[in-house]
Amino acid sequence: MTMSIVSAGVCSLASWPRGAVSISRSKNCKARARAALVEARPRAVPALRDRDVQKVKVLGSDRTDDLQAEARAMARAANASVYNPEIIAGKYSSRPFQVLGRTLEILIALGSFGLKLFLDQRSGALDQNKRKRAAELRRIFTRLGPSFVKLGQGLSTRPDLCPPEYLDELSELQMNASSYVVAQAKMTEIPIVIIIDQDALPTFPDAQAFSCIETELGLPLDSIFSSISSSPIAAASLGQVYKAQLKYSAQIVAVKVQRPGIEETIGLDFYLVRGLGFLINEYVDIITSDVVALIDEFARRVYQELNYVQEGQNARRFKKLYADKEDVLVPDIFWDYTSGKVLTMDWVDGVKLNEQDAIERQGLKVLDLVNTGIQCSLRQLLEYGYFHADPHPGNLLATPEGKLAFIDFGMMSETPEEARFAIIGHVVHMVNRDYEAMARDYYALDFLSPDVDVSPIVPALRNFFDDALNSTVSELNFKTLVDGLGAVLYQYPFNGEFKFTCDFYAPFSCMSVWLVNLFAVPAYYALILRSLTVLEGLALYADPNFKVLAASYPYFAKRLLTDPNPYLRDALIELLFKDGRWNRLENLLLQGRKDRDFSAKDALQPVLKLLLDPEGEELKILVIKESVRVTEAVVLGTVVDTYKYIPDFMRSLIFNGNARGPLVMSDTELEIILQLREQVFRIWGLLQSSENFDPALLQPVLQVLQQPEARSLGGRVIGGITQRLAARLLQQVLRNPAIGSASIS
Ligand SMILES: Nc1ncnc2c1ncn2[C@@H]1O[C@H](COP(=O)(O)OP(=O)(O)OP(=O)(O)O)[C@@H](O)[C@H]1O
Repeated sequence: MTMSIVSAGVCSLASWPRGAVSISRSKNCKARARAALVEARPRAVPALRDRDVQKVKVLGSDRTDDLQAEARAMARAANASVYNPEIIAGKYSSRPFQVLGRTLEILIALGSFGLKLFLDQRSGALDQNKRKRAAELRRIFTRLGPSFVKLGQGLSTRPDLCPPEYLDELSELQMNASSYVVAQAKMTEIPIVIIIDQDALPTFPDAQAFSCIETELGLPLDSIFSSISSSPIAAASLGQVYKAQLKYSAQIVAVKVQRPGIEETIGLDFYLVRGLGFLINEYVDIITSDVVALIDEFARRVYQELNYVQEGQNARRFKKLYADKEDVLVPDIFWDYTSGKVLTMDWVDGVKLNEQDAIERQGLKVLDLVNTGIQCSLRQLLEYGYFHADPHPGNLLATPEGKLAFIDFGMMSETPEEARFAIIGHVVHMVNRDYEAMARDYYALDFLSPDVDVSPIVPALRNFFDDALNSTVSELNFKTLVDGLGAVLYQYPFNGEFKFTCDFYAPFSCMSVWLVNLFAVPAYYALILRSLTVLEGLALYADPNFKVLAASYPYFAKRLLTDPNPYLRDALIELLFKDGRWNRLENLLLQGRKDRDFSAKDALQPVLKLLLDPEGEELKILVIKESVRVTEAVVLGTVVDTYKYIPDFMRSLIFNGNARGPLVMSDTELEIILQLREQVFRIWGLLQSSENFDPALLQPVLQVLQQPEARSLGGRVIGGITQRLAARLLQQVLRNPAIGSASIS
């Protein structure tokens, strides 16, 4: 049986790392990339057995079949490698020449880079050459192969560890992994245009890839696909991706095939780096944490990425949690064509999010897509805590229907529950400018162990945020905030002695800072920052005035107003009852309403419920005091209004000759009262105009106001009267919302 192998041009391909040849940018190559179909006969493998055909036909028909197919894929990946440093050490300790050869290769590459940094430092050109050196480091990582590309990709997600120039360059390692496909049309012919990049990651021979698919799946290629592109449409650090059409259903799929022998290369590199880690642990005193443990953690993650069934499962979990929104797309996995080294999934027709002109040409708005990305990221990071840890623009596609598609689920991360709430709390404390609380948050965020004194951080936070927060939080640039916070945290662990050490190692200071800080900031936090900075970067490209914090605030507001979690409920109480409360409530409501999942019915419920709880004693007092204050404002405001309509001659009669006004109070005091009244009316209006709003929501306030203790808390108007007035006003509102609304506004 023959199958069409669609040629994208046979440019010089080579396996990696040894003898690797990058595909060069040439007219010839581009021309050939547009080549037509080529008929090809795949390697002979045993014909499909009946059982297999059956298996393929039912694929995806229902959930049970899907689970069974997934189980079969897991069985195929049963012997996928797991990181085991002891086994690796055992293997390489008996191969001294191989170890020596690779050591020299790495030492020469990194040593010459270090030397250049040292010379830059001596000649005072360190800053001036930063960009150039960053590009060099990227090229060195690319040349050194997959483990170093992974390392570079990892570092590019750590704004807390790398200077911006290095972040920019190293993130190219992600873009290179995915920079080929530009267009495709009728699938039966799979026309592909390839753009080739000099710095792109090298590919490995297609014959090897196709043979890997057949061996891994135990099926001949032509029984799986009716056609497959003859060259990869993208080369990535660990594998390369083909576009194909499934034979049984004619669906278009992306097939990711792992680089042959990759475990071998990666294993040796980790063996060497781990050896270096031992030396650091032993001889470098300034680094007190366990570097070997850190390397092991990183290696474990990379090995996990080598198991494509795991990646498929990540995609499935991600889809279940987040693709419930119609503007988010996650490809389905074809479990019958997936194994540890082969991953088959829905082909996503789309344009990468950084190709903004192409997006606009499709009639889509980049900012809409970025906004979808921000909302989805917030849900990932702060709701379920399961997030895509590699959301670079190459992994985010805009589909022609305007959906935002996520691909590449190799690297996922989780935010622990406490940290999720702590992050929201941190934002509240920032809005409140409560620097002591912000500093204390670093315990909950797991930046610092509880025995560390945080008081030295407080002045640093104050210094930075008092300046930065001159504008409102929503106007702040997220990157400014992250950089500022990063700077504060950089300073913190350094005492005088430490600073000296860093200066001494100035050319390598980046490295020492990386290592020191690695232990201070949990990786998921840096990844969170990364994902939002990536989206902000994309948005700023489309609109220099875009503010990611402003776009995120509705989500925070919604969560604060509606989430029953005690931590968030307390954060809301703190936010509302710290000065400026009505402003804040109005703002929260205004913002929360912008979130598409906001329900007015749920707003304030957690706080109001607490009023009926014996634990809510403290809150009750605050609420009574506030109700009394508001009632006074309404009553006194009405008196002032009435006064305006009373003819002059009657005023002196009614108000005992007081021509200045009906109340004995200063103009400023009066203005504050009137402002409060206006604000409360506005808030009421906001609530009332929200869909699903039910005034019965305020019942707990009424109950509290009717309690006898409430009387003793009367305000300016004789003890107890305002409390009764407040209760009556509220009662009227609750009994008849329409009348209530009329009377209050
Ligand atoms: N489902 C898909 N539909 C269309 N294109 C895809 C799909 N999956 C992958 N690709 C293409 O292949 C490229 C590489 O895929 P992917 O990012 O999953 O590989 P990777 O090995 O995880 O890369 P990395 O080096 O970033 O780890 C993507 O950038 C994209 O261009």
